[in-house]
Amino acid sequence: MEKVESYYLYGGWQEVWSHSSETLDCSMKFAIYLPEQAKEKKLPVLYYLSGLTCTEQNVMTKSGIQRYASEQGVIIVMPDTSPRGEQVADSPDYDLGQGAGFYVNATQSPWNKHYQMYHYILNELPHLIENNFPVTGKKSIMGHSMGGHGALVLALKNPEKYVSVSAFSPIVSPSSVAWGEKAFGHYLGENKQDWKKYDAVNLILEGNSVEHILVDQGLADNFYQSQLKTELLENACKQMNVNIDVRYHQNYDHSYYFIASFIEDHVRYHSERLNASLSQ
Ligand SMILES: N[C@@H](CCC(=O)N[C@@H](CSC=O)C(=O)NCC(=O)O)C(=O)O
Repeated sequence: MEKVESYYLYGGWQEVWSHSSETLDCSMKFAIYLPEQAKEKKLPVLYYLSGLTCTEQNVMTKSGIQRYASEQGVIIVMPDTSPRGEQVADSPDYDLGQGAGFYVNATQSPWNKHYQMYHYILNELPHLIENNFPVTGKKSIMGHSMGGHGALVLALKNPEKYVSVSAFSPIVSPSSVAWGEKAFGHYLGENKQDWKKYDAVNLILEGNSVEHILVDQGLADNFYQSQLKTELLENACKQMNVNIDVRYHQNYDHSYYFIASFIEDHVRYHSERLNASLSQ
């Protein structure tokens, strides 16, 4: 591992690290914010999964998350959104290939050689974090858009691994919207049965559950009706008695201005649950 960026803010360190990923078979970067409290003791971790076109830089530079991580004493880990490099399959489209890993394990050539983001986020990255930083082992997960989809799927499939889950503007049912149909078709093949294990709405309807879900959705979001379809998640949760709070916000769009406006609530939401779980 090599530290490639380092900044001091709110009494803690914002760092970017580069490492060789066995799962993705390429060099990867992740950002990590270590609040002041991490100098004294081990802290819980909140993973933030970003959306289409993002790297680890978007949330790190645009959301203001560090201020609230510092207040709450939570370490934030911000991974990249896909494998990277000249040797890694890519597409000129913004919604396929590098920057658009969709947090699945690809089964189809040429994508399956590197695009194993589900395993990377679930296994390899947490091991790396736990072996190199002062963390407790308790972790939660959140994300935005494609990253909201990733966070919901990872938590619903592994409720024992994540204390809590939340999302901004998530793609709740990638199997039934254009972004997901395109990506899943390439990464997972044409058999739609194989898509279902990466579809949050489907997972809930099949009986997967978590204690609670928090979602924020802007009503001026250009992707809301076509790609996000938040109500499908609300309806599935209602049908299956899964606790969810979906907060709709007038005038807010899909951008990091929206995320910056409500990121404090999400950090607090996770911090309360992570700290309660530490005393159990
Ligand atoms: N015009 C955008 C299209 C892509 C986009 O909106 N990306 C979002 C996530 S969308 C779902 O996963 C994003 O987070 N963009 C990065 C940012 O810093 O705003 C574009 O080309 O970026």
